Amino acid sequence: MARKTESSGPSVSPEEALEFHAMGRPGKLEIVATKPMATQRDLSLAYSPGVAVPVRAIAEDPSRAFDYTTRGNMVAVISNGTAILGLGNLGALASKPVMEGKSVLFKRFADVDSIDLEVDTEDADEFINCVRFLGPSFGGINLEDIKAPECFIIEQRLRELMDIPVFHDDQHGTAIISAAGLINALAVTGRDMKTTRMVCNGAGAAGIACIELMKAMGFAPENVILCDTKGVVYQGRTEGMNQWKSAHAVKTEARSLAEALDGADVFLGLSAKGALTPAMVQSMAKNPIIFAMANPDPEITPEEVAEIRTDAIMATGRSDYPNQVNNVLGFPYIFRGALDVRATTINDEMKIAAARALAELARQDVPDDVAAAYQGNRPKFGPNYIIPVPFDPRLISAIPLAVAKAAMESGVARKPILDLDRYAQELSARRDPIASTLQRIYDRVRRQPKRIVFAEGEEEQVMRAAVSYVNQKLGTAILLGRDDVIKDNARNAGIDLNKPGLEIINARLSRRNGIYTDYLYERMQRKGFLFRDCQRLINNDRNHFAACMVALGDADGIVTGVTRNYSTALDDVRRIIDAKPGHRVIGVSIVLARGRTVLVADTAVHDMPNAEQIADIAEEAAGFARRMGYEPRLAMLAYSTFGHPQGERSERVQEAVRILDKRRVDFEYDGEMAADVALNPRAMAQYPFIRLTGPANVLIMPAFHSASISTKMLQELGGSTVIGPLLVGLNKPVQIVSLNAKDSDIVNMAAIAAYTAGN
Ligand SMILES: NC(=O)C1=CN([C@@H]2O[C@H](COP(=O)(O)OP(=O)(O)OC[C@H]3O[C@@H](n4cnc5c(N)ncnc54)[C@H](OP(=O)(O)O)[C@@H]3O)[C@@H](O)[C@H]2O)C=CC1
Ligand SMILES: CC(=O)C(=O)O
Ligand SMILES: [Mg+2]
Repeated sequence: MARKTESSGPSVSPEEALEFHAMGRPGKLEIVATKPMATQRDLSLAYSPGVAVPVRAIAEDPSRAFDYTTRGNMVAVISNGTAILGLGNLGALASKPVMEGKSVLFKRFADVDSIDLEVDTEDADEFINCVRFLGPSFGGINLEDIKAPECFIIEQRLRELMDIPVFHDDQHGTAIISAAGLINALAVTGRDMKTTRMVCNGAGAAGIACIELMKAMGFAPENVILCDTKGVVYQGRTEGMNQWKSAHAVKTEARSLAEALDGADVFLGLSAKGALTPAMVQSMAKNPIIFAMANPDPEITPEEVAEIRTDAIMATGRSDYPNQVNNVLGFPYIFRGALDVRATTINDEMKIAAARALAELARQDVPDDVAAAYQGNRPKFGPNYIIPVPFDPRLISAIPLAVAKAAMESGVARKPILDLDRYAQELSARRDPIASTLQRIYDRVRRQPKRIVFAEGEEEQVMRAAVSYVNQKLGTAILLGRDDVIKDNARNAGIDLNKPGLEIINARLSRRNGIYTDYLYERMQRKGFLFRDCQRLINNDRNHFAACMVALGDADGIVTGVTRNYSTALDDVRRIIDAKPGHRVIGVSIVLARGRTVLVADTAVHDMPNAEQIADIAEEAAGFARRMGYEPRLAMLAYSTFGHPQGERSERVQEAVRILDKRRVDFEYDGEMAADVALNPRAMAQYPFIRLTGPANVLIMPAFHSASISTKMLQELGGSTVIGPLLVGLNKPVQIVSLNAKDSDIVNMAAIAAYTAGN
């Protein structure tokens, strides 16, 4: 049995976690209007008098609320904070970061809009009364981190009172995911559910729901032992009992978890950190299945298990180990499917369908574009891969589809879907491609870590970025700067630089200066530079020093730009680093707007390119798009479309298209065309001869000013996320950030530099 137990992802420091939550607008959510609110007319439509029309329509027919309001795509994540992860009862307010987190996961993974509501009461009746009247606002209610046994009463009562899905995620989400993982773990170890002996530690919301689902799937009740803080839940026990535990009490001599686990096949941990000891694991049956799902720290770590057993299948609730059994794999997709058919409830049929679809996904071959979500490793069904990872892009089509079908078949769908194939396509289109792209970049770099020079090492945001780079296991971060200044600045900012993998290099004191100076002089002596000019640049200018490090193999890539404007930084490094042979250096920006990703070029280098250069930019950008995982569809942009209106600038673009025709390039392109024709299928339909098979995903701009102006406007006014410009076509990886870059921007660029170092 394979035994990869090392942590497979990044761990984060407490400082990073706080900084992440505090940066920019505090918290993780904001509300964005979906309609224009600019003119008197907008106001009249959105508010009085126009708003009265949908009001009357909904009053007449409540189902119209799904047509005229957010209700159909809106879920409330509601908690009272009585069982926040495995941290215990820390109150409603303290639960807010988790609830905001669940809300953003709804959006990120399944495009479900969601809002967190923290209800400050531990009284079940008060809680029920607070939630029951919120029904008209939402398409579904996701209850979260409410402790047992109150959670059972609350959920059951709300399900009776409300006509929308009410789903306690810690119960059913967890049960569905662990059922999927367990179906596969049993298959891998050749076990039969009917004879498998299971011990579940934790008799709360998650534990009780899990064993109920397991028994419904085929586990024999007498083979399932439940434990809590008092030990085994046996028949006749009176201490710490309630009706939900009693329903699962068994006849047994075992009284402690250790006794219950002797010879057991499966451990389900839904309790607390450290509850499972190595000695207990030692006593389990051959090929034991250990799901240590307590968060944030599992009942036992994979490292501890690996020290004593080489035959265990190990899963945790965390994203930094293989086999993450966590309800994040369920709730976004389960609600997606339920909302899409306007289900009145989430019933057992829908839950079982979700569990089966999830289990099935892990058994399928992993196609190329999905392998990227697995740190570049193509996982194979087996001990280290019993369940897909949350970033698996297939989840968004497979799980909601299965849930929606089950809702229709079991008669709880108010709006059945007629064309399921089309629905599957619509689901895939909800994927956020850039997030997957960045994730893929990070995962690849983690497998092939790189040495990146952070040229402006004395700056606070650069130091933070370097620490984050190292913490995320992306490789070695080299901070260039004066040792004493870096350390002083770090101390003042409360940044701990004492980390393996983080180096400080002082250019002035480096023993490589002579070699770097010679190298620079060799390149610049016929371009007006004296030897002493080169010496000064190497000693005093960090971009020159950093570029020499990379050129001469002392580092793999550079990130710079926070202290110097873009073109100056680019000129600095271009003195030392050339274009790749046969390539042209260009800037590409990745624009993410409303779930759509578009690459824009050239956003950095060519001021007013001629036709030949525009064609080169197109080729370079298409190659980059492919390396990023997109099949390029290029629009050669202008202010005109196919000859109208005529003008010199458009003629250059037309000529560039003819040049690409002659070069017989192997990607889709067409133009010249205006941006709306490139991006809007209705505008594109006016030109039936167009050679693009769909809206463009790469926009080639006619000149630098239009590229730069449009991407910056999109970022500032359009609410788009813009990454870049990324430098493409250089012989060595260099990325230049903008003057106001945040530490997270700098780490992204460092990761991209490291990624391209391996490409
Ligand atoms: N991976 C995942 O997707 C999920 C993981 N979880 C994790 O499961 C755990 C429980 O959550 P939840 O059910 O919502 O919480 P609850 O408060 O409803 O239940 C907690 C249960 O754990 C028991 N327990 C606590 N500490 C121990 C211990 N040291 N030994 C034995 N039993 C113990 C309690 O015993 P008693 O009844 O005696 O008080 C109680 O039965 C948390 O760590 C949570 O993070 C939860 C949901 C999803
Ligand atoms: C994952 C989750 O919901 C929990 O640990 O509570
Ligand atoms: Mg939870």
